[in-house]
Amino acid sequence: MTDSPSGPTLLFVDDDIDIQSAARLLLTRRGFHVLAAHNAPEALTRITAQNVDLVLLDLNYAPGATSGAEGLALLKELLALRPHVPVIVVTGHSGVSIAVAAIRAGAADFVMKPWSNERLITLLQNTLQNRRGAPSEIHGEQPFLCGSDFMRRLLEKADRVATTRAHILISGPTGTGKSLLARRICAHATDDVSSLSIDGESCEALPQGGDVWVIDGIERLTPPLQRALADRLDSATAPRIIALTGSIESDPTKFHPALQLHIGTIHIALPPLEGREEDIVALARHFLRYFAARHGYPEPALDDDHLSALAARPWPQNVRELRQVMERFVLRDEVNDTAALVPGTLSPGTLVPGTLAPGTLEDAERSLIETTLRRHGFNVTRAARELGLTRPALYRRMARHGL
Ligand SMILES: Nc1ncnc2c1ncn2[C@@H]1O[C@H](COP(=O)(O)OP(=O)(O)OP(=O)(O)O)[C@@H](O)[C@H]1O
Repeated sequence: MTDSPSGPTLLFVDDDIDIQSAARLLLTRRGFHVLAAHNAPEALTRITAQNVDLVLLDLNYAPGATSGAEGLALLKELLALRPHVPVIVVTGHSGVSIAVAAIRAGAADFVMKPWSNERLITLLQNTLQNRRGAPSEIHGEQPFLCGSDFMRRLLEKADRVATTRAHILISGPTGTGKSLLARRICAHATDDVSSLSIDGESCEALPQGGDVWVIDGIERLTPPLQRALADRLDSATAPRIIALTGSIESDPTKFHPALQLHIGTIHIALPPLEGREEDIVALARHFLRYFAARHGYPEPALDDDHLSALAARPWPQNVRELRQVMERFVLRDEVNDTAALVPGTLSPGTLVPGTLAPGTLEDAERSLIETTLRRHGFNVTRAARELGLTRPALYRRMARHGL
């Protein structure tokens, strides 16, 4: 799948296997380390699992597609996830208007198919030299993935409102992706705005600055702070609020009525993972590829038995739990054992001997947090990012586990 890691790493996204092979041959000879993706989900997994310096992006992946719509949508996702990684789009001769749309959307440049090898190499080298800002980080933002029409519609709604100034309330049980969706909304907002993360539980006073406030656990703000926030939202200098809550449906009384009126205008309710078979399959495949690439392990095959086991079991911790199960599935020795995917065998320590302390899910969480913190030299921001948590959420868990 990968060539010897010599020069810069280039991710080439194209569904055409022959073009992939020809490009790999050319680019490897010229010192690039080439990663291949054949469609949008693969590209999103690759760019989040590995360090990528530059993306070469064909714009059509479905058989017969020529509109470039798939590629333009993927371009936006890639730029939201990794704003510092330049993307060069590849178009056919007829695709000048698509190339212009891609440049408008943030592509660094474009190249026409069939390309001249020398011109392509020069373009890649120049683009790498001129790239903006910091290079990509391996543990940067994750894509928000879905496999069902229901979740796709929900994501479309989120993307539509992302570009407005509307306050948004995101609710859902633990691990369903509330924080991830909030970060995606911030990344897709058009303006270059500053955002502040606020932990509802530990917040003692409302901050002064910040264009967007992401409030995790808004129901845990004290009643006086909720009232003060409602008043602030009536003022001319009101920030935009993206509020996350685990419990609005179960206990609406926790919200001050004035605050409810402000932040409840756009409500996105993330459902529990259990029973969402199409989402489970899409997420499982993504996490499998992601962890295989990240740990340098072969990607185990997911057969029908595995998929039925995943679809049938409960997911009390939702996507966070599926992510952990798939990481263990990648790391285990006997990759074909379906038992790894059923809840009875999730007891920590059994799947990856020696890496996790035996005991409850709590023990596993503590161990995971500790290992991640160590790996990042106790840098909480980076550890939180890797674990898919906000910093306040990680601090809360660290306190709970006495770390
Ligand atoms: N749709 C998704 N696609 C990809 N990854 C996801 C998705 N939803 C959740 N995840 C992953 O699952 C984990 C938990 O997500 P997140 O922290 O956003 O959940 P949450 O609802 O905010 O949880 P909590 O309420 O416990 O803070 C993270 O690793 C996140 O990247």
